[in-house]
Amino acid sequence: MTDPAIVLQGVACTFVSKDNPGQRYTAVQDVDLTVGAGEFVSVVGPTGCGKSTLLNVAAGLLAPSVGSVSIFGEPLSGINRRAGYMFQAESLMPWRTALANVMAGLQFRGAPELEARAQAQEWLARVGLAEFGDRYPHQMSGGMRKRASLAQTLVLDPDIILMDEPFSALDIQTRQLMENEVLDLWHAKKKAVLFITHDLDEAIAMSDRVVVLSAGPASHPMGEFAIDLPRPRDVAEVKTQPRFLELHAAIWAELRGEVLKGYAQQLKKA
Ligand SMILES: Nc1ncnc2c1ncn2[C@@H]1O[C@H](COP(=O)(O)OP(=O)(O)OP(=O)(O)O)[C@@H](O)[C@H]1O
Repeated sequence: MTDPAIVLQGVACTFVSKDNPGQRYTAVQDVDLTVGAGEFVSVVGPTGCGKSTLLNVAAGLLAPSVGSVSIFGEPLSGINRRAGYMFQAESLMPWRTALANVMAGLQFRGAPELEARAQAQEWLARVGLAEFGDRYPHQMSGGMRKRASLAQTLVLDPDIILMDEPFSALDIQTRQLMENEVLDLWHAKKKAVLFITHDLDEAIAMSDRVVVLSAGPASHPMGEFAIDLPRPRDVAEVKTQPRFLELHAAIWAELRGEVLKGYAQQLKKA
C-alpha cells in the first residue's frame, strides 16, 4: 500500500503575538490531517483560523512547534521537495516571459536549456497559452497569469500540489474555467492536492474530502466530509445537483458558528 502523501500528527504552531509582542499566540493545535496519494482535500475555515499556516507546515516552510509531518512515509525536515505550490499572490517573475517563467524551475534544477524549453512549451499549450509564450506578465490578463503560474507549478511534476486560494482574485467565469482545468489536469495525473479556500462551494465542487477548521486560537479540524459527487465534474454544473446542496447544508451547519466566532474575534481586535 502507498503511504499517504501528507500526514500531520498532533501539530501545533505558536507565534509571537502580533497584537501583544510579549505574548505567544497558538494559531493551530492538535491538528491531525492526512492527504492520501492522489487525493484532493480542501481545508475550509473562518478567516484567520490557520489555513495558510497548515499549508506552510506541509510545504516545509514552517516547522511546527509541536507534532510531526511526514511526506509519503518519510519525516519532513526542511522544504518539501515533493510538493509544488500555488499561492494567491503572483508567482511570475515580471522580467521573464511566460515561457521563461515556466522554464525557470527546470533550469534551477539543472535541466538542459532545450529540454526545459520543450517541456515549458508543452505545459503552456496544456493550459491554453501556446501562443503567448513571449508575453511578459504585465502583457497578460489575470486569468492568463494564473494559467502561466499553473504551468510553472505543474511542469516540475510534483507528487503533491499545495494551493492557497489560488483563484480568489479572478472573476467568477475565469475562476470556473481555471477550476475545471485544474480538475482535468488532476484527473489525468492524480496528484495529491491540499487546497485552501474560503469558498465552501469551491471546496465541495473540487474535492474528495472537505476538512472544516474551527475558529482560532488553537484552531483544529472539527469536521470532515467525504464528497461523494461523481467525477468527472464540471464545477458550475455540479452545484445544481441535489447531493451538492445536501453536502453544502451539512458542512455549512458546522462552519457557520465558527465563521461567526472568527468575525467576532476580528471585530474585537479592530
Ligand atoms: N508569522 C506569524 N507571526 C505571528 N502570527 C502569525 C504568523 N503567521 C500567522 N499568524 C497568525 O496565526 C493565525 C492564523 O493565520 P493564517 O494566515 O494561517 O490564517 P488563515 O486561515 O490562512 O487566514 P485567512 O483566511 O485570512 O487567509 C492568524 O491569527 C495570524 O495572525
